[in-house]
Amino acid sequence: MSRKKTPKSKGASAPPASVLPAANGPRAARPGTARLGPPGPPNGPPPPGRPSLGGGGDFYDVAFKVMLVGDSGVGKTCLLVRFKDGAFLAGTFISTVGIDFRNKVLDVDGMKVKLQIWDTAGQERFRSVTHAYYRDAHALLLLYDVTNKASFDNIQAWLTEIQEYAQRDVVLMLLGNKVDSAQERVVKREDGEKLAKECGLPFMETSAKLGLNVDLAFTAIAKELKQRSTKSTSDLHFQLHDYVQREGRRASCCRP
Ligand SMILES: Nc1nc2c(ncn2[C@@H]2O[C@H](COP(=O)(O)OP(=O)(O)OP(=O)(O)O)[C@@H](O)[C@H]2O)c(=O)[nH]1
Ligand SMILES: [Mg+2]
Repeated sequence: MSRKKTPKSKGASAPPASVLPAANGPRAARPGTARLGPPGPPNGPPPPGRPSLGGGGDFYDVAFKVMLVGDSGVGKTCLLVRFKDGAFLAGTFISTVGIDFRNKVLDVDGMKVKLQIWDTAGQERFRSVTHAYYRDAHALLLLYDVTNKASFDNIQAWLTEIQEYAQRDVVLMLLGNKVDSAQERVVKREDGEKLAKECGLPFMETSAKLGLNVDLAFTAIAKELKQRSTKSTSDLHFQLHDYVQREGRRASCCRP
């Protein structure tokens, strides 16, 4: 976590144009054209171990790093773009190369919480790049694709990796994405809930395409991190579970 207040400047919260995708533009302009590990270019993500959450001129009270992880194609980049820009990247799937990031400042109960969200490549060949960034993450969103059983089966392997590389107290949430694809669904909601319960994780189903539960997932993380930074009670994890269960929406189109 870091704390900082810098003067608000118009449009300053947006990353440089060179790393911004056109909201509905061609897929070639999407984020994820990342650097193959540290050190990155001046506008790219800072190398691990040298956080630069103060960059960009955002106005905020407290800042955290959130990482998106999961198999290639589960929808990490789309989830981030939906959250950041409110758009869906339809069309040809362009896999993220290495790692990329976006910032977004949320108002959490009157406090400006800046999330620096790292979008990792799910492909195996970039795994060593991703490993280097785990240790700086305050929270991880672990995704699988409800239309892809293998991505669900691989969650255990991702958890092992997280255990090995992430901080012990990292905030972790499991997300089953693409629930809009009801016809193609192969992982039932109950299966996701069961796995999450076994692992003690908060769980939600999402759709980057429809925007279902996307803001909620990031808001829940921001609330948890903010609470942890301002309080020292031990039952905060339970509160995150409660919040997610209470607020999570089920789309009528998306029932298994
Ligand atoms: N139907 C549907 N398709 C989605 C959703 N989210 C992502 N997709 C599609 O799934 C494909 C992969 O999405 P990405 O966000 O690029 O996947 P990723 O997890 O970032 O993949 P890597 O960068 O390779 O790790 C794209 O074709 C998206 O359009 C969703 O919520 N619903
Ligand atoms: Mg991606």
